Amino acid sequence: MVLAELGGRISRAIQHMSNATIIDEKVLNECLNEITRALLSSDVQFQLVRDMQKNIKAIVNLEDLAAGHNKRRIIQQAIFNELCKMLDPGKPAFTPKKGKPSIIMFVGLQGSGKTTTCTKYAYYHQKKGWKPALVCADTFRAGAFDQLKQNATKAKIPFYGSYTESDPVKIAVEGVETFKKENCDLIIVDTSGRHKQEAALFEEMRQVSEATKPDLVIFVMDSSIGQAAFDQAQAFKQSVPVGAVIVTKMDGHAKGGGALSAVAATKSPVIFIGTGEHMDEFEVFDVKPFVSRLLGMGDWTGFMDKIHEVVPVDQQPELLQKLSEGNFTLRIMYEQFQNILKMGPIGQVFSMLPGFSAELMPKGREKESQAKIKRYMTMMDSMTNEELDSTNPKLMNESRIMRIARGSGRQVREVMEMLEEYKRLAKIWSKMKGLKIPTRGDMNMRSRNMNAQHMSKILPPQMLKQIGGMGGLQSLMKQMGSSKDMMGMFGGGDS
Ligand SMILES: Nc1nc2c(ncn2[C@@H]2O[C@H](COP(=O)(O)OP(=O)(O)OP(=O)(O)O)[C@@H](O)[C@H]2O)c(=O)[nH]1
Repeated sequence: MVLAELGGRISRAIQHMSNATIIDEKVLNECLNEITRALLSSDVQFQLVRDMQKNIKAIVNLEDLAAGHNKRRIIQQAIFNELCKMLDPGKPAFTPKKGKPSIIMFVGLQGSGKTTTCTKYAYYHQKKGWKPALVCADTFRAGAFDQLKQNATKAKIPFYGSYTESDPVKIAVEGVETFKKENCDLIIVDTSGRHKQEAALFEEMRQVSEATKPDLVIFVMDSSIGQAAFDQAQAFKQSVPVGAVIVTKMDGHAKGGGALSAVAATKSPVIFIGTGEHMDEFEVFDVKPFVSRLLGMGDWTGFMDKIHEVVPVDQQPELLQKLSEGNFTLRIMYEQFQNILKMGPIGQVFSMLPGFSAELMPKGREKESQAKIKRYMTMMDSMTNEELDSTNPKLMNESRIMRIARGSGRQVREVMEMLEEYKRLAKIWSKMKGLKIPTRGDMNMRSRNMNAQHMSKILPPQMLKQIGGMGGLQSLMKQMGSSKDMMGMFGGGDS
């Protein structure tokens, strides 16, 4: 994901600045200019970037920096806050309530991924116990109804549409009425795609909206539209009351900065992002963890949620225990590979950890990555229990490597490559040693209000020391306002 590049550039700019012996206005400006360039080349709207730069300069107190303490943290925090501000319009989107019918209308440009996203949105809620239904009010694109029907059938979601009726308003109203009678609690209306210039289609969208009175209008935007995002999002907002944004194709080569512009243009939050063509490649969008990840600070909260979601329940405590001991063995890697192959999205899990990025499973190259994982697993099948459970890197000597290669019918070079991958992952996990893995209970506690005492129990000792012990932690938490941010901020532990 190109957003990761943006994050990398920002982190490097901050790192570069904090390496300077004296931080004066010139050094700070250089850092901010580099960040500005990074944001602009990621397609964030110029005005937004300029405002951000101005705000950071107003917030960051050069005298604090000159004192030399926590330079990196002060700047990183200011940038973190500004990026969050850009992505947070200040009011949450309408949240539908289970059991009570809500009408959600989807709008967006042609090919933005609207129809796919409607199904993903329905499927996501269905898995959580909702009763969603899909209405195809796109009579403009031939084949739109078939596409929706196909997606809906695959996901076992009821749908409504017509091959013969050409009035989208009529279909939308009939569909909504039908599903209300069937006690569906999430009635999703897919509308025709359009280009900005198409006044007639905009008018149609307005009429569908007036007739169905949606509780929420979601604007679906392709993340690759770049600088055009602001104007397009604004054009939609002027025609219908857009209340939320979903950004699609975040897995591709898009620069992604357009998402920030869309939020600014519609004054509505991004609620989900699409990360692939498949039904479950769809993630809830949460501003702070997202920005945390963007700045390479890791997203511990998201990581834990994902672990709970994708690792089988009976394996969770054991896995978490082993990870917190810093003992990342080949067997753990093997078990995680099994989970990847079974459930797919653990690549997302790893991408939430600092250092992991998407190296193991680059998006868009899943097939290749899956084949690689299967290859690694075949080689591991030729290993002994001692080898799989060992934490001694010296154990894997030449003769063992040759035996594994022979046994699995692979080349020595490939076994070495697999062991390198293992070493890379083990090295990252060794940094996490001592981290008290938060349990579900802790997570709930966190969302209420975790205090410094709880926090200090979760952090690895050396990280706590870096912050300045309990005193440092308390003042840091006060500065940051909320403990939820802390979880995201400390994921990285590299400050
Ligand atoms: N890689 C990737 N592809 C996506 C994503 N979302 C949608 N697509 C693909 O984008 C293409 C267009 O998606 P559609 O859902 O047909 O787009 P649409 O906006 O409904 O199109 P119209 O009905 O013409 O307006 C399809 O090939 C989808 O599979 C995503 O998050 N990632």
